[in-house]
Amino acid sequence: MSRDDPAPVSARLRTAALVGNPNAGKSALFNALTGARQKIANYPGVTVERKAGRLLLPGRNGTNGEMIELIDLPGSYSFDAASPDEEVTRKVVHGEFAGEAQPDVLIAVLDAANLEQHLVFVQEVLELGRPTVIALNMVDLAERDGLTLDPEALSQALGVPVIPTVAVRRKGLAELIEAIAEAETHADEEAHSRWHLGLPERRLAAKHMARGAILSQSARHLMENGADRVLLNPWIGPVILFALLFVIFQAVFAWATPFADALEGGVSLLSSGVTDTLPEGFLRDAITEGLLAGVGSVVVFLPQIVILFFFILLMEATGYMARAAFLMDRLMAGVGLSGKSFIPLLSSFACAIPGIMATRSISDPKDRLTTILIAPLMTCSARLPVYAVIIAAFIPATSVGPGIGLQGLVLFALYVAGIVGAMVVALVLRRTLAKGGASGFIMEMPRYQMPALKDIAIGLWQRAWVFLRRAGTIIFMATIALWLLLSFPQAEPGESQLDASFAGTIADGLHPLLEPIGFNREISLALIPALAAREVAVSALATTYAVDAEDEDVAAQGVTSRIAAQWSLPTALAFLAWFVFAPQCLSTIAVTRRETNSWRWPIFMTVYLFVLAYVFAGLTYWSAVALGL
Ligand SMILES: Nc1nc2c(ncn2[C@@H]2O[C@H](COP(=O)(O)OP(=O)(O)OP(=O)(O)O)[C@@H](O)[C@H]2O)c(=O)[nH]1
Ligand SMILES: [Mg+2]
Repeated sequence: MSRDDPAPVSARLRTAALVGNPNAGKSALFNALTGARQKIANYPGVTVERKAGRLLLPGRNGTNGEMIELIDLPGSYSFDAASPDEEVTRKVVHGEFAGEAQPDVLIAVLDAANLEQHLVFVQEVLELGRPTVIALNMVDLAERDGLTLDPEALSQALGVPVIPTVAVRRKGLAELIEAIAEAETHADEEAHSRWHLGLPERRLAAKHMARGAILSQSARHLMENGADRVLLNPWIGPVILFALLFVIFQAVFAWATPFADALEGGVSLLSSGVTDTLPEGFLRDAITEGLLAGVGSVVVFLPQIVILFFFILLMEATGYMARAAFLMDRLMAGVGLSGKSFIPLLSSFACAIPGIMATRSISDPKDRLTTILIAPLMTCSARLPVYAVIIAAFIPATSVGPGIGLQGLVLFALYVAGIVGAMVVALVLRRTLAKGGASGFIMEMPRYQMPALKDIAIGLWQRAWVFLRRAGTIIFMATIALWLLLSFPQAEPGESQLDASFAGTIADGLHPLLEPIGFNREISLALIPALAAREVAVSALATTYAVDAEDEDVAAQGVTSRIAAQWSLPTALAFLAWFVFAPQCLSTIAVTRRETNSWRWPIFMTVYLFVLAYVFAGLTYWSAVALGL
């Protein structure tokens, strides 16, 4: 029913209004009480104007009582707040809403699972000194969280009736209606005069009242609450997240070394085995230079990939990842994105392809487009071998502080560079091509959980398998193709094989374009097959050096020592900067085409990323040269 229905001639209907924080369940209660279909949803700000319906109060001795008008108001955190929907609430409750009398009864709705937070605004409501009833809603969620509340104690503390309810299960409704019917007889202006506090005092009072209302809480709830208080703290939370990521990148280098060394030893043992058993010729070279030197140089990074994913899976399984998303939401809003972009961007650390596909959950089209366009800036696992090989070649494995290795620090900085780049690009896009404001986002925190080792093991195995399959297919094929181009035509005696080959000719064509940013001929060449997959940059360099090596000894040195010996530090740094930005991945471009349904955006993405890569590699190179590195 709407409030436009003719009211009985006798008088206007008396009114009761539902007030409370956003998402407390006011509309759900309104619907349950009036049978109306008010829109409800699990995020704040759903109700943005007043809605009215009718409610029949019980009379004395079971007779039909009075019909009243029930008003559902927008959620609000304070009467001082300024947003237009909160303004509606403030005016209605104060009786300043044009053409409307002040409500006779206020029904303050509280979320029992977030009692402390909701008790702040309730104090403001009680200060009004109006007849008030409190619906302690969502007691089911509080119980799920291991919390048993004492409505009586709360009622004592607040001086008004407190009725436990579960709006969505229609529990406690009869009691609530009863209390509404009797509210005016309880009205006691004296009792409310003690509430005249500032916000800090209200917060403190809310904390005490919330504590006092807890009958029992499971040890688990106590622990989780404490953990959240620290981990989600706006100041401490980000510091912990940052420190955690820092430790992870340290571990990627520190823990992987023995395994990587063992793998590398295995590859070179295989290589010398093949050299000893097979006769000199095409097949032997294809295996040693293409397969073992090339693909092998990528496979040795398996331990680092496994360690990185071990931590990611651990953060997901324990429930920490959702908290990280919550912390990031603020940062995302700062650049005009919502926290909904966080999960797609997070998946992009594994690979941009599932990340871009995950943007389907973002309803706002411009939000989604921006997220797609910046996803390739998240450091995908394919970049890890590229970063790692350069870091191993140029950054000494020294420590710059207790437990802080320089190599891990550089790796961390590269990941941060990608994130910062993405945030800046998002900021620019949201002000130009994909204009729009940030939308709010509330997510349920999953419970903390002890990770199941088996799940983590399965997850790790899947990750390792994806990596090895790439090595066996796309990386293998791109490397062998490059090896063929490098091996033919055969060099005349005295001529370098690289100079003589088709590949050398191609490299000479591209090199002038890349020379200004410090790239040598080998890099220019490696960038082409690396479009198939970023790791191919490593295998391509390894194969190029292996083919070009004058003798077996040099060939056996491995790509890291060849890079260390032949590149300057500015070149190496420029190469790293290039890979932070460059869209060296055809599959990402293809999936962007599919998800945006046009060529416009994938072309835009490719161009802007190449431009950024070129500019930043150049800036890095020239600054490094200027600094005399
Ligand atoms: N489990 C549970 N869920 C509830 C209960 N009451 C409401 N909800 C759910 O909580 C969410 C928010 O409810 P709403 O009624 O939209 O909240 P509101 O207070 O009207 O929110 P705004 O209009 O944004 O101020 C919805 O998903 C409801 O289904 C309850 O007692 N128990
Ligand atoms: Mg509502």
